[in-house]
Amino acid sequence: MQRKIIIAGGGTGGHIFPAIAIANALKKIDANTEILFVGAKGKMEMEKVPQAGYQIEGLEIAGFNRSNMLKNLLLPFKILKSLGQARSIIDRFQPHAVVGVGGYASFPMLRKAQGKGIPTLIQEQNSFAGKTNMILGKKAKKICVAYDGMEKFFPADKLVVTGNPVRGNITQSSVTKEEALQHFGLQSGKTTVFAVGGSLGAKAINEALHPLLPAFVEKDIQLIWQTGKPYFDTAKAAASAYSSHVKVFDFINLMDFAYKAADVVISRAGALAIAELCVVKKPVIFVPYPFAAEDHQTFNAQSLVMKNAALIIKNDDAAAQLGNTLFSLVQNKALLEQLEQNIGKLGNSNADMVIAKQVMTLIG
Ligand SMILES: CC(=O)N[C@H]1[C@@H](OP(=O)(O)OP(=O)(O)OC[C@H]2O[C@@H](n3ccc(=O)[nH]c3=O)[C@H](O)[C@@H]2O)O[C@H](CO)[C@@H](O)[C@@H]1O
Repeated sequence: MQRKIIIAGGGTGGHIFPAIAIANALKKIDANTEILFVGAKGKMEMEKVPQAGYQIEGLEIAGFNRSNMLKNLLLPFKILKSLGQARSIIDRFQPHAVVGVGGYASFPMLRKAQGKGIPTLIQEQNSFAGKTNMILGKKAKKICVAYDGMEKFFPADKLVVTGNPVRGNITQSSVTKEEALQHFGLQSGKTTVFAVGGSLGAKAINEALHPLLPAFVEKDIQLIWQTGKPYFDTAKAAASAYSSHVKVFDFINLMDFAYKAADVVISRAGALAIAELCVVKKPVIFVPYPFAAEDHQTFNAQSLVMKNAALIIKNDDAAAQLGNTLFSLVQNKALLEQLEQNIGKLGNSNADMVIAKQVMTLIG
């Protein structure tokens, strides 16, 4: 039997890349499986999913806009329209199961699938569940989670603790450090820092790094600086005088190369960033995004800090503390080794396959 599966959701890399990891694992189990992604028009998934070799359809759905209330007037119509679109996608594609990874498109797709009696599975990346996932969880068959204690949000009998699915090109990367450095136009044998602000970039990390650029050159330390789109032009202009040591990108497609090149990482504490850093075993300074729901990034980062597996700087302290913390860490071999060893113990490389098997079980 050819299995047909819809994977719905997106909005940020933290939803899209686990979705792609699950799709790849489903294909590994049975190459004949047909997979259709459903995302939200205009969002990052509409570009990243086709790049990964999968088909995607976009729904006309948006989230609640907190900064422009007028934009919310159309929201009820958009939700209704997207529910209609979801119904016609299901009628046309006839999926055997629908997987929700969170983000705008998850809700209409899973809601409609559940209404039609099609089995659904939710993959919740965070230690705090979003509201839509909690609603959808009531009728989902399985809920795959990465943290303990999720019965606060979901029916306990549906929970499976699988960990977050990390993409195979990160778990099975074969690139060498030299190749990775060369790819970024950097030199071997020099300490290299990779700064990454989650899939959208991080203002606080960018603003803290900006005045430190001369220090990178003085100390002969190289920097791969992922800025996100909004800060890219500013960063590019600022780095032009330091281009021997500082390489600026709005988004990194080859994350395995960036991780491999790095001796130290500065990162937001999104759930997937953490799962990946544990797999690639890199010493990291987290600067959690403080406005994520229930401040879950701080909670995520703290769980590693408590195990001496990472350092943390608060968002508001980044400008004042990032330079000192970073430059003293790169000189402290003992601490680097301790962080590397401890974070490495937390890595989980096969969550993608475990989740894919759960999806296949739903279909039978
Ligand atoms: C601001 C916010 O609300 N962020 C949330 C969002 O974050 P965000 O999308 O930033 O999340 P994560 O750190 O979890 O994942 C980022 C993903 O994008 C990839 N990547 C990132 C940068 C880049 O240049 N290239 C690239 O490929 C990473 O390898 C990773 O796979 O979803 C996560 C998972 O639900 C949540 O934990 C975060 O709190």
